[in-house]
Amino acid sequence: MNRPPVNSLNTEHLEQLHRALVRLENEKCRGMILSSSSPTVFSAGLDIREMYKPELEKARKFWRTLQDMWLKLYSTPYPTVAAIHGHAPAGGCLLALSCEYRVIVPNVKIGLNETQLGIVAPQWFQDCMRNVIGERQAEKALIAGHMFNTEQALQVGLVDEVAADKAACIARAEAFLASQANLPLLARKTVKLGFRNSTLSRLMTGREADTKIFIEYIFQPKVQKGIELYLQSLSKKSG
Ligand SMILES: CC/C=C\C/C=C\CCC/C=C/CC(=O)SCCNC(=O)CCNC(=O)[C@H](O)C(C)(C)COP(=O)(O)OP(=O)(O)OC[C@H]1O[C@@H](n2cnc3c(N)ncnc32)[C@H](O)[C@@H]1OP(=O)(O)O
Repeated sequence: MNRPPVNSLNTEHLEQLHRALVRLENEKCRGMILSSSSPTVFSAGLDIREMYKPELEKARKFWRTLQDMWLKLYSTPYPTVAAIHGHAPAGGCLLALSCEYRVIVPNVKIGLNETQLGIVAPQWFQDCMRNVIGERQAEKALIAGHMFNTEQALQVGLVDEVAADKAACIARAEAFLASQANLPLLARKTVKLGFRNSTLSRLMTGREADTKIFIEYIFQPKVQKGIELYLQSLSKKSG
């Protein structure tokens, strides 16, 4: 990902990610490392400006593009690793959770923090967390909007490994891909999809309902007010 300053996910960036995933699949890619050009941020999650006073059709397109990108990422036939050498809140955490393996560096915060922002992580975000860390830990983390530090993320199983820095992180991600290289492709892909199918189907069969929930939620005046205040707090911080 290379969308400075924080790889926030707007419609255009989501479309680029989606196109890249389609291309990799068409080219029979043998593995992907999802990484960031930023030295300190993996991805800041959804671009909050896409949810602030949007036009209805633009908001619908934004959400459908996010769904498209995620459905592709979660179901890739090739192995995927997230090299998390920077913070990964909310949608950034979703990207990492959607890969098959996660390597993280020290001093990083990662989690589905939506509750803390007064918004709600959609069901499929929650499913991804549950599938990685289990029901009990996911429920606790989601209710609190907990951001895990590196050590906590490793302990709870949100990530698989800690590496010292970006170079080591990429090297460990490559080692994971190498460990998968000799597995029969069809068997590997079939098992992966078997594990992920119910999560994928839940969104695929409820896409329109999920979009409706998003639209009805963000168009509420009190949610708009919350987003406005949050945007102000973010820009004051950097100002
Ligand atoms: C019943 C209802 C059910 C369902 C409801 C349905 C849907 C609701 C939608 C729910 C889904 C939400 C998923 C999300 O992903 S929401 C986004 C959450 N993301 C965050 O909270 C991250 C916020 N950012 C940060 O914490 C920090 O920026 C970060 C740690 C990533 C990096 O810190 P750093 O100090 O390096 O940078 P900053 O100075 O903070 O930021 C630099 C500039 O970037 C802007 N910025 C940061 N994050 C975002 C963002 N997510 N979107 C847009 N812009 C962002 C920030 O404002 C700075 O901008 P300038 O002031 O420099 O212009």
